[in-house]
Amino acid sequence: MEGICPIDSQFSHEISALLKPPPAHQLQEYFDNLIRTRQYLGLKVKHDGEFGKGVYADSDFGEGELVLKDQMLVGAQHSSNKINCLVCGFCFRFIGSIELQIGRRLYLQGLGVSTSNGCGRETFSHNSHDHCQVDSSEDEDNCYMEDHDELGECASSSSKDKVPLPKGVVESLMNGELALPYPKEFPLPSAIACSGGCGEAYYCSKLCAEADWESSHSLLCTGEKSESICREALSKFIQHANETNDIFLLAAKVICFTILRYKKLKKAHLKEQEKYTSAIVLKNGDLPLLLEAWKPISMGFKKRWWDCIALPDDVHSCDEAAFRAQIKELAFTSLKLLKEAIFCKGCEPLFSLEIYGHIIGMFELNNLDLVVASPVEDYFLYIDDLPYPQKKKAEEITRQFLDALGDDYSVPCQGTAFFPLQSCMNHSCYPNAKAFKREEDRDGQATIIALRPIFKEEEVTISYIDEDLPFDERQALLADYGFRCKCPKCLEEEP
Ligand SMILES: C[S@@+](CC[C@H](N)C(=O)[O-])C[C@H]1O[C@@H](n2cnc3c(N)ncnc32)[C@H](O)[C@@H]1O
Repeated sequence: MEGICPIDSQFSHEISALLKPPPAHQLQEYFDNLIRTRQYLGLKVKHDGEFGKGVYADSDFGEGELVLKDQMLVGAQHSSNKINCLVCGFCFRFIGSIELQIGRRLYLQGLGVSTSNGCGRETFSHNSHDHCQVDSSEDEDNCYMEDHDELGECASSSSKDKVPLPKGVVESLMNGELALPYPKEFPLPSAIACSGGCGEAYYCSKLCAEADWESSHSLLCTGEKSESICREALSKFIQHANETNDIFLLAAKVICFTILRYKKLKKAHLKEQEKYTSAIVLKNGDLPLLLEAWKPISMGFKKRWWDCIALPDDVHSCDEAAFRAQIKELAFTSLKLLKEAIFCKGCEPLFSLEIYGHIIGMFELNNLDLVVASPVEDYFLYIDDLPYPQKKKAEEITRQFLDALGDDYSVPCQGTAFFPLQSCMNHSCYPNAKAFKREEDRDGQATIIALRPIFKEEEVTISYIDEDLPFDERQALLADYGFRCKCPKCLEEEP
């Protein structure tokens, strides 16, 4: 298996430079700047801790107080979840209208598109490591916990018991001809189609559409305005990711993000050169520009995907080497398709298997589940809570849609995302903070809340696992993250 990607040997020097952990002063400067510009008040990143870098309180936080709302560097909705939820392709807010959300979901169900809620693990899933952003549910083991009891008598239908509706009714709901009662209680931003013409990405605003285009979508758009070098190859890459593991789509976003930043830097550099007759020639060719473009990614803790992925329960330890080789092969197939679609000469080292493996490994070790609660669930709960005559009247219209949706009525937006600051938070089995979506958190940002008072200079810790598990089970789960926990709780419980 060694040496399957020629770029790896050709660019070994550049790859080492890209994967070298940034020096402490650069790291400090980067995070100080991030915290300042994004106004992440009361926090700082320090690198002198026992476990590499960590996030520390720079002021006191009270119990239940918001510690951080972190904007993702890259994120993606799970492919299977796209059927259930129409969300902004950049900030992951629900868009359109309640009617469009329900109508579209039923329409796609009617076409026979799979409506798995994304909990099902795909082949070689990366999700085993994603930390959960739990919503108001009490059960932290289950990121997708849905509290059906709240809906009282409405929560009657299981997925199998869905009552299909005539196509005409579904279409009229989807195209706005049929209005549901009380839609004004749940206003959603209009869906703005991607200007590249792919018909796949939609946004909540022009701002989000432009930001996504500039960040990565200009290269990943399959529409006619795409800047991809081969749209056919791009479609094949996307299809392969959808069929195997949609984490490849997120890795592609990282590569596109870096290429687009590199191109911007290169343009600015050439402009500078034109201004001065004595042209500044960069040492090491374009590597300094590529390193600068890659900087936000260089800050993330990384290992190779096929080395750090947890062995699935159904793979015997004697098959471990074969399993890891298979993962590597799968990543290489994906990379070859991506290279055909978006290759950029100045960024050639990014198309090495070593870099691709480390990007996906970074997600494996750091990513947080992306969960945004559904306004469709809120809508049916609202109808269920109406006083008597209004409820009966509303249900004469809404009941058929709830029955047609079955259990899927409450499926939230689900995906995975890498957050620059949250990903610096170390683990503790006695954490003082947790990822927790409050009622008002309706987009894809990571929300970290204090579990108890956190004092200035204290490290902010979260739990990567269910911290209520017995000691041995916790250690086994944390071994998948490559460490043995030495938090105060573990030291006390260690036999
Ligand atoms: C999400 S990163 C956290 C930031 C990381 N410390 C860094 O330097 O980028 C997770 C990694 O940090 C280290 N880590 C986090 N919590 C730890 C703990 N309680 N004990 C030992 N190592 C820990 C492990 O190497 C783990 O794989």
